[in-house]
Amino acid sequence: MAVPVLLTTASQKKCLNPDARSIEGVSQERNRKLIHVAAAVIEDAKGNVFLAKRPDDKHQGGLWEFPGGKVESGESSETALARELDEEIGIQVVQSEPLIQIPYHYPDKSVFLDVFRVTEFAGKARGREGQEVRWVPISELDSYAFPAANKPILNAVLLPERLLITPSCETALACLQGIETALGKHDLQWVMLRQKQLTATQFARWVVTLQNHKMMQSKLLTLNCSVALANELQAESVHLSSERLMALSHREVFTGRFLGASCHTQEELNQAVALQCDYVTLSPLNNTDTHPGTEPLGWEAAKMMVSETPLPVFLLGGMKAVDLALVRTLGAQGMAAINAWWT
Ligand SMILES: Nc1nc2c([nH]c(=O)n2[C@@H]2O[C@H](COP(=O)(O)OP(=O)(O)OP(=O)(O)O)[C@@H](O)[C@H]2O)c(=O)[nH]1
Ligand SMILES: [Mg+2]
Repeated sequence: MAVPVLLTTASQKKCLNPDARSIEGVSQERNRKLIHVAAAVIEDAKGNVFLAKRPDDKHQGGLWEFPGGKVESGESSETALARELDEEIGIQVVQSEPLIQIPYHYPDKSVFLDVFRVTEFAGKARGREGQEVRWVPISELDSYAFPAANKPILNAVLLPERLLITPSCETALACLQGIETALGKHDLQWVMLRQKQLTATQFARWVVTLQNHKMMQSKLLTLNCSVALANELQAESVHLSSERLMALSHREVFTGRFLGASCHTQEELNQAVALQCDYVTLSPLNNTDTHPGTEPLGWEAAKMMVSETPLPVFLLGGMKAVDLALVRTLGAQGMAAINAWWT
């Protein structure tokens, strides 16, 4: 019989685990060994993702999942992934890359989800075990019910890998023109409006200008402001300074979809994990003109911090456009920058 690999929690990341904190027997759950699972976000050329429905009688039954299964003793995650995808949906992996790793304690089971993005495969994906399957456009993923542990996977899939942060601009028009140039030149999908010099009222006016602009209709706009103002502006996404992050009591106060935060230290990352933020930026990676005098984290320390964080991490600080590939090798989900794209 196949023996799944068990991992000790001590050597693994912080768990995203609100339920375990609020029920009895917490320490038991936290000490429980994690079942190592390899799962795949499989994408086709049209930007659809392949989902399967978990049978009702299985753990987390009736919910949608990314196909995969338990890593067996002596197997690497990649080998387990290839085996499970062949067994469950009849495809052979040609190309894959790590996406995100998530430890999670359910009341009855603890899992360590080792998630890969499968970008190339052979065969026609189908449900070989009688399970319901379907290709789903990425934009519709949010309407499917997944196991609770999957939230960071969804965020990692839904968030673009490059985030443009605006520098301080003289006028709303200059800002708009700068964004238009950067988006056109670099094909970016995600913009953070950060204008610390503005009052809340001025910032709100700039936001409305941006929200109404045609070029922003298909882009994700993140507002770097308070949660209260973001809610008032019905923002889809808000980004908190580290100070605001440390002062926030719970995630639910934000009514939009993506809550992100600036992190510079392990303590701030811990708070982002505890609050179940949807993503974080981690900075400064390198020396940067915009924050002179701030000691950079460097690639080694950043790598350690990323590996401890079960949330999508976007590295920031002195990044160049070409650094994206390097960012991936660190296990981060993407990069954020001003200068790399703003000209
Ligand atoms: N495959 C998969 N498992 C997930 C996801 N999210 C999640 O919490 N899990 C949990 O991870 C574990 C994976 O187990 P599995 O049932 O797929 O394992 P398996 O294919 O080896 O099945 P088997 O136990 O019937 O042999 C389950 O406890 C499941 O609830 C997901 O997106 N995909
Ligand atoms: Mg499975």
